[in-house]
Amino acid sequence: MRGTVFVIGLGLIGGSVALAIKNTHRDVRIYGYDINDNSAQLAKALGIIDDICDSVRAGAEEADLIILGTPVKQTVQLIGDLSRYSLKKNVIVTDVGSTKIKVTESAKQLEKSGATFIGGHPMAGSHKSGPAAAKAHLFENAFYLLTPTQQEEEKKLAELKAWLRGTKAKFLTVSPETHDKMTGVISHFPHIIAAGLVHSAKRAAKQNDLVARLAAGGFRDTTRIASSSPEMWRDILLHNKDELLLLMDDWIEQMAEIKRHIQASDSDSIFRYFSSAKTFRDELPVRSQGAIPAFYDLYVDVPDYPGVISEITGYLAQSRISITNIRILETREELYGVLVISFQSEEDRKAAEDCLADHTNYGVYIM
Ligand SMILES: NC(=O)C1=CN([C@@H]2O[C@H](COP(=O)(O)OP(=O)(O)OC[C@H]3O[C@@H](n4cnc5c(N)ncnc54)[C@H](O)[C@@H]3O)[C@@H](O)[C@H]2O)C=CC1
Ligand SMILES: O=C(O)C(=O)Cc1ccc(O)cc1
Repeated sequence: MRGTVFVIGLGLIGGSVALAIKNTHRDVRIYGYDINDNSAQLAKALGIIDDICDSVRAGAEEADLIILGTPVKQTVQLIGDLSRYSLKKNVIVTDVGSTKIKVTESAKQLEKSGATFIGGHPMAGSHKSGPAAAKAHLFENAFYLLTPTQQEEEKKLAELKAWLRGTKAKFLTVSPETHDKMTGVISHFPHIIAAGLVHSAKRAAKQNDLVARLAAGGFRDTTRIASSSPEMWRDILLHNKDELLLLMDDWIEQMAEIKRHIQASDSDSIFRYFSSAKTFRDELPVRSQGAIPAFYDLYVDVPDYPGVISEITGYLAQSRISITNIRILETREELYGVLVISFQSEEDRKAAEDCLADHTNYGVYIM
């Protein structure tokens, strides 16, 4: 591809898309703008962008592709700004936001300027934010939803996919309505429930300080997404309000039903509640990335002596296996501890399992 790319909002997602574009289109210049000057400077220092633009207008009017990497509320405001500038006639404008109805509605303002807006949502990420967390391969094998709203955009859609080829994501085209409905149930709503579970534990912890210590293992993993950015999720919830209210009604009904079964000690119905959830969940694809990324965790039983972590990471480093996270489960405080090591992919986890089996006699297992 030829031309100039302008990324507005140089955080985790905007930065990762910029890196993926740079990897495939080496001659293209990528300019960036971020309201937080430190983030813009860091993005340049990390090679995410070639140069910083002083204003949105300066970058937007020169660009062939504009990527809005901002939180959804700001994305809507920025689209309003873009509609007042003299954009290039053939420019494609896209975003990375987690909601699509309100964003694509606001993008109608861009039509009169001749720009083509195609909404986008790379469905992978993490609870981290900022340019330092950006990675070129963040979206590999993840779904990347695109929401063109007009038939005649076919050529432009192909062009956008060509720009984004380096993400190695799987592109799917859906309507903004379908997008918000699907992501409502599999991504937005789980964030509400995860926060709700944490609130329950917080209340219980006030009564008994053992609760927080016991929550270190499975509970912490189950509620990982409750550590995501509160600002980002507030804005996502407000954008997808109607769908989320429906899902909440459904949830309340479901809770009332299981409550009735427990009250009646109806063991068959309680069994069926878990069993049908298990059947559906066990059939979900495990290898492809969904909206909430799979964990590739390896559990290692290790003796509790100083230096054990560096011993293990040393073996993995020798075998050139990258880890994304490492922590000790704090539920066992005797002679042995459990080290949980997270990897980027199933391949890395398998390689680590083999590597540790070769070098140590520690118990290694996958949950
Ligand atoms: N975090 C995640 O896992 C995922 C997030 N998304 C979506 O991606 C978007 C960005 O999220 P992240 O990259 O995670 O957030 P982030 O906080 O890492 O990055 C957002 C960046 O936008 C900048 N920004 C905010 N307002 C701005 C403005 N008016 N002008 C210029 N820059 C501005 C911030 O300073 C920040 O650097 C959001 O719309 C979110 O819904 C989509 C997929 C996954
Ligand atoms: O951290 C997680 O597990 C996520 O949920 C990542 C995520 C956040 C927002 C999205 O729109 C898509 C994926």
